[in-house]
Amino acid sequence: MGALSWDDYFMSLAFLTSMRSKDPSTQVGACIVNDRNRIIGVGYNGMPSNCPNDQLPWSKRSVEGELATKYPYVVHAELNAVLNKNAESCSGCRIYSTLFPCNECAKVIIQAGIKQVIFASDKHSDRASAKASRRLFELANVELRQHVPEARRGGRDGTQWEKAEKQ
Ligand SMILES: O=c1[nH]c(=O)n([C@H]2C[C@H](O)[C@@H](COP(=O)(O)O)O2)cc1CO
Ligand SMILES: [Zn+2]
Repeated sequence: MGALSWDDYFMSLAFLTSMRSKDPSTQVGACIVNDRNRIIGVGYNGMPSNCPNDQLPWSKRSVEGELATKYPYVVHAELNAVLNKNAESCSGCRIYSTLFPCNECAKVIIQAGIKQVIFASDKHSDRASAKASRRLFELANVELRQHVPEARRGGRDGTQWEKAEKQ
């Protein structure tokens, strides 16, 4: 078996990072890489630091309304990856994300100077947030590419991607 490609390696790292997430329905991981293939930052979706996790909800919906769901509180994986960066800047970098970024993450990605987005799952493509983010990326000339694991081209066991697509 040959060496892992950079794309498979960084997307695998994004999946590994996603496994730190406590979201019971969608674990997301992201990894920012520079043009020398050095890792600049990683992140996953989680509640903000210093907020006791057991005091915030993980539900998708609630009879009590939106404030009783995770959506107003959770920090997205891509935002965490940018905030956690260990380099001066993300300018000219690419980001690997296990899920296509929403519009709020698209704004952060564009403002951080990231030039390429490589994603695995596109399961929320029908949501307005995904449509808005496509529009922003197009206008800002950020390149989008869905990751096709080497396994799909024959060879490796790509079970983690199959799992992500089913999520
Ligand atoms: O860009 C993203 N990055 C990210 O981390 N997420 C997180 C927020 C939520 O915890 C989860 C989405 O939840 P759900 O699929 O249950 O609606 O994924 C969601 C998006 C966009 O959908
Ligand atoms: Zn987002």
